[in-house]
Amino acid sequence: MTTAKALTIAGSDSGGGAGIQADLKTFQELKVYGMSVITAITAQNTLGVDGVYPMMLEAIEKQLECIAVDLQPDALKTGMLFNSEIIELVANKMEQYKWKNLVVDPVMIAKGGANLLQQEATESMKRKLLPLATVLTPNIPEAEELTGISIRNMEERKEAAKRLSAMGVNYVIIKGGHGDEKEAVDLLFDGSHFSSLVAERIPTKNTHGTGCTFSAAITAALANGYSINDAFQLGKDFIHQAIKNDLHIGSGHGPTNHWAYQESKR
Ligand SMILES: Nc1ncnc2c1ncn2[C@@H]1O[C@H](COP(=O)(O)OP(=O)(O)O)[C@@H](O)[C@H]1O
Ligand SMILES: Cc1ncc(COP(=O)(O)OP(=O)(O)O)c(N)n1
Repeated sequence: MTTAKALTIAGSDSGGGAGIQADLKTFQELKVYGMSVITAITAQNTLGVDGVYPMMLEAIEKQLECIAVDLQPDALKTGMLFNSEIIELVANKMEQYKWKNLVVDPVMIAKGGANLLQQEATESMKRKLLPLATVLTPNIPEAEELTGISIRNMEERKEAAKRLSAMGVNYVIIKGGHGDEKEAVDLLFDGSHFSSLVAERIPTKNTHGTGCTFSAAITAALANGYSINDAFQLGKDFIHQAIKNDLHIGSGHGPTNHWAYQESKR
């Protein structure tokens, strides 16, 4: 039996609900061997982000090299990349190593308002990273920032997806957590067709790390050889269970429950 391997290139969340920690928990739950390249340390809990400490480029490069010489990932994702130097380094290494199945979660601003990507870095993300992405998973504010469109309805969401696709992404998933519909609607565009997954919107404040967890589940599914449609469905089912069965940890926006999806199967 071969074991699928997935890599996350992202920031560390000391509170354990988002970033590298959410990604590795998700990979583990989906029976994928998880590896990490840490781009930044955040001092963070359910109340918010208290400090951001980007890693030296040399340290990021060394982590990437160590993975490349020994541990070829079957799929990988990016999360918090913080600045344009880190984005460019990661994109150059991706090209050098010819890694496939890249999921880009264009993390920009944490729920509490902290900047996880410097404003000037949006251009590098568009120019260097998006053309390498198999799947891009922006939330609505991120899709607005990347396209310059203001998204108030489904038509504008579709227009944003088309523009992101034109930047060289194979599959765009605009997540609906920030939408104003009664349901949480996630929209997939494959370059010619739209499809969407709809789930009950769960009334909870415990949604810290939803985007990281959703994109990590998609990455794990791709590492396991799933089609995009099946990976999208797994991501949606995984995050839905994780939000629905929240853990009530911390006194602010608590994390999701990464073991709920597997428990729902028993
Ligand atoms: N309250 C909720 N109920 C159900 N699903 C949700 C809820 N909030 C977010 N989701 C889902 O979680 C995933 C992440 O969405 P979103 O919150 O938009 O991302 P981000 O954390 O990047 O802002 C999507 O699949 C979205 O539909
Ligand atoms: C280290 C780190 N990375 C990413 C995020 C943002 O995660 P996300 O899933 O978008 O969750 P919220 O910020 O919306 O809770 C983060 N907070 N920290």
